[in-house]
Amino acid sequence: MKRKTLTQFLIEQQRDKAALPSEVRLLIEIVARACKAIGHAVGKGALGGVLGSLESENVQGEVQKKLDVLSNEILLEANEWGGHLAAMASEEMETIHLIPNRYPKGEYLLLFDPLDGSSNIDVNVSIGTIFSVLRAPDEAAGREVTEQDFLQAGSKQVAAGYAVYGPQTMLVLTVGSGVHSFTLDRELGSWVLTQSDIQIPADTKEFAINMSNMRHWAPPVKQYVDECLAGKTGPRGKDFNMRWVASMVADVHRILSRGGVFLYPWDAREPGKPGKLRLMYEANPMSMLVEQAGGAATNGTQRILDIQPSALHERVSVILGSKTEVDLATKYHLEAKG
Ligand SMILES: O=P(O)(O)OC[C@H]1O[C@](O)(COP(=O)(O)O)[C@@H](O)[C@@H]1O
Ligand SMILES: [Mg+2]
Ligand SMILES: [Mg+2]
Repeated sequence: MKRKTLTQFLIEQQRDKAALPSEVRLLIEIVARACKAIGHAVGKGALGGVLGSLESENVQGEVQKKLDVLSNEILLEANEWGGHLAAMASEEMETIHLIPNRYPKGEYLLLFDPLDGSSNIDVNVSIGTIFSVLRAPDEAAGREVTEQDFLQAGSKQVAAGYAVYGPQTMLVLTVGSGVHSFTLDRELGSWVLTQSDIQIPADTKEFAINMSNMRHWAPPVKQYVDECLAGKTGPRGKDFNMRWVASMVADVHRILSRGGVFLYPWDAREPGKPGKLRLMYEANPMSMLVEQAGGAATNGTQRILDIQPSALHERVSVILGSKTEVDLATKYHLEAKG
C-alpha cells in the first residue's frame, strides 16, 4: 500500500481541490511539527522531567502543569518564525500574542489549547493539543490585529484539528472538506494518512459525561441521561454504555472513531459560568470536526459554530457527537426554555 504523508495530502488539497491556501498548508505543517515535539515530550514523562505542576495559575485560575506551559512555548516558538500568522491566542495566555516584527507576518490567526486533559498528564492517560485557524478580518489589513479580531464565530474557521498523545500519536484535521486522520510513524517521524472522510454514525449507544456532577445538572440534562440509563425497558428502548476519559481530545476521538455523544453542560456549581469548556480553543475546533464528520454540536439551544464570541476565554456548554443524540438532548433544552 502506498503511504500518503500529511505533506502530500495537504499539497493535494491545495492543488486538486483548491480547498487550501498555501499559507494555511504551511501553517498546518508547522502546527503538526510542534505537536510532534509535544508528543515527544509527553512520551518521555518522568524521564524528561515534564510531569507535575508549577506554582503558577493560568488566566482562568487553574494551576498550570509543567506540560501546559511547555506545550504552549513549543507552539508559540514554532509558529512565530513559520510566518503566515498575524497573531496567536492560547488557553494558557491572558491575551493575544502578536508575531514579533523580526519575523514574516501573514493574515491568519491561530488559537490553541496547548495541552488538553491536564488532569490525565501525571497518570499516563491520553492527552492532546487542540487548534483552530481563523483569517484576520479584512479591516485588520495594514494594522496590528487586536483581541477583537479573534472574536469570530466558529463557522468562520478555515481549519481545525487536534493531536492526541495516546497509545498512538495521531493528528485529526479538517480544512473544510471532511475529516482525515494521520498516525505518527515514530521511526520515520512523519504523519501518515490512516483514515479519510471520517463519518460519525447518527445513532449510538454510548454517552460521555462526568456523572459526578449529576446533582448539579439542569433538568434537560438530567432527563436525557436518566433516559439513557433506563436502558432497554425505558423510553429509549436500548441499553447505553458510558465512557468518560476526562480529556476532551480522547473523548472526541472515540466519538469520531465509533460514534457517541459527549456532554459538558452548564451546572449549578458555578451558575454564572456557561460551562467549563472554552469556546474558542475547545468547543469551536471540535464542533467543526464533528460537523464535518456528519455529527452535530450545540450548547443546548444553539449551534456552537453560530455563537458570536464576546471574549477570548469565553466558556460554553457543550453537547456534541452522533446527530440523533445531540438533536434529542437539544430538543429537551429547547422545550425547557419554552
Ligand atoms: O475533570 P472534569 O471536570 O471531568 O473535566 C474534564 C474536561 O476538562 C478538560 O480537561 C479541560 O481541558 P484542559 O485540561 O485543557 O483544562 C477537558 O479536556 C475534559 O473534557
Ligand atoms: Mg482543554
Ligand atoms: Mg489545556
